[in-house]
Amino acid sequence: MHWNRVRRAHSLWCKSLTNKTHLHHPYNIPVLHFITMSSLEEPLAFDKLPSMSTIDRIQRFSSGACRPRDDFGMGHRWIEGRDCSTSNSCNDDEKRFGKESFPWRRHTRKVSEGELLLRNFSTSGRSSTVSVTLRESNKFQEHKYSTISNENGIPHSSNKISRGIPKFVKMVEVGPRDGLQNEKNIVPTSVKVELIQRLVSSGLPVVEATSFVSPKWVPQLADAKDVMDAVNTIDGARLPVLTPNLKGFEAAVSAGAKEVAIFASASESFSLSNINCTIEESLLRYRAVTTAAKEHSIPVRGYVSCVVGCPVEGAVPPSKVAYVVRELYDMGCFEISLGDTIGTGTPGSVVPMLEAVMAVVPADKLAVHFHDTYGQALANILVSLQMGISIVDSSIAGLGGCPYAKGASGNVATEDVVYMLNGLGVKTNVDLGKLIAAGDFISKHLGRPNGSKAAVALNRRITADASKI
Ligand SMILES: CC(C)(COP(=O)([O-])OP(=O)([O-])OC[C@H]1O[C@@H](n2cnc3c(N)ncnc32)[C@H](O)[C@@H]1OP(=O)([O-])[O-])[C@@H](O)C(=O)NCCC(=O)NCCSC(=O)C[C@@](C)(O)CC(=O)[O-]
Repeated sequence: MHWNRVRRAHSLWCKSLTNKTHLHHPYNIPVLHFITMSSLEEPLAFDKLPSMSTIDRIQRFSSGACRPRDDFGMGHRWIEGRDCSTSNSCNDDEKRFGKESFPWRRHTRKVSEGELLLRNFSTSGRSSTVSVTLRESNKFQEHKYSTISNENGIPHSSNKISRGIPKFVKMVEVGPRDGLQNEKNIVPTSVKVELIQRLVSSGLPVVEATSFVSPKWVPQLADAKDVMDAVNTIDGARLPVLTPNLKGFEAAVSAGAKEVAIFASASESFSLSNINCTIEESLLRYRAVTTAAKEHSIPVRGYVSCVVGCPVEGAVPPSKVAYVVRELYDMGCFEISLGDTIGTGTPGSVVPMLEAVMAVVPADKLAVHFHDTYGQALANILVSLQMGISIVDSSIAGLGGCPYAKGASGNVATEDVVYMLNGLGVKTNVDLGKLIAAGDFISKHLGRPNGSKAAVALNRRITADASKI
């Protein structure tokens, strides 16, 4: 029985390797740039990147304003029962949802190759020698960039590098879920709740609170209902939760969740490891969830994992990512987050992936979700912003990883992203000081240094100043 499961995972993996040569996704939209990597250890050379003018072209092409969504024949997204954009402007929805069957099948969770692959590499060091105050983070960029003020009075860089970068970025905090799901020791519910409260009060507009997944697979989040009971009254932010199937969705709604997220993968092997089913089986499950969510007027966010690399299969073709993203979009996800689950992506692999995805779904419906295993997350975020992405997932203090991608480190630290965006004059409405306090709170509880370089550097300076008093 066990051997059969292993054989099935292996044959799916082989099939997906064969499929890697496809340059067109099922909607016959050509992938503009398809760059292969010989292995995950060989990042692409910078000369393989499309020129800035290509990026500019993509951005113009993909901005919601430039290209009506109906051009894609994808119908309308919805949120709270209405058509929705990421900025939450909504119209009536006419999307139809299909009826589904549930051909559940059991599969092996095969992560050993991934463990092997990642064990060979050490993650980037977390120490920092940079020392500037919060005020200095803005002053510093004034020296480096010629800046202009946007309509909100925020300095906004106007040079070549920052051309096209959005003036406002929506930060989606995933630490309480993506971060804490991977902790060895189970964090008490009261600490999770205080962390969520602190994150919301720092101004983050979205804080992913927990997951309604099987407690056998992810015991760290077995207290999902208790967390929701405690945070349901918090105002000022949306608090989505992960739901892997209808059972999870129903439990989430009963616990008071007002927004959910579904999570598919662009890699067959990772889908099997993570949610115990193939990609197509997962899409069936998720159609059932989005149908039920529509009935409850619950907005659904979509995730796609392994958008550039898989711990088992290696490089993932952009066309495969575009296919899954479009499936999630078509079933009604108001926003789709592109996850570099193991953090192997570089701008060299992220750009062609985004090109392929932005050819099928408008840029303003996409978020990026970078793990920082190879220290590439900020570079990948910057290039994504340059291509017109304006929603960034991150994790307080760089918490996290994925239980089914052993060795992958946490998401990019929220503090580091906000620090970079402040430096670029991009508005987030997030208070960096409060964010750092939240990161210190959870790091202290976990008994380890804050994983944000910006937080460590800023804390060091504050401590040094205090010692002079
Ligand atoms: C998907 C399943 C449930 C399938 O798990 P399964 O074992 O195939 O499910 P099943 O339908 O055969 O059910 C097995 C048992 O689980 C129960 N069950 C079934 N569903 C639920 C549920 N929702 N909540 C609670 N219990 C549930 C079900 O009732 C049954 O209980 P039993 O009869 O044995 O007592 C399982 O594999 C699972 O929970 N996986 C979760 C994996 C996970 O959370 N991974 C981390 C999140 S993804 C991620 O981090 C990536 C992301 C999003 O951050 C982006 C990125 O970085 O790329």
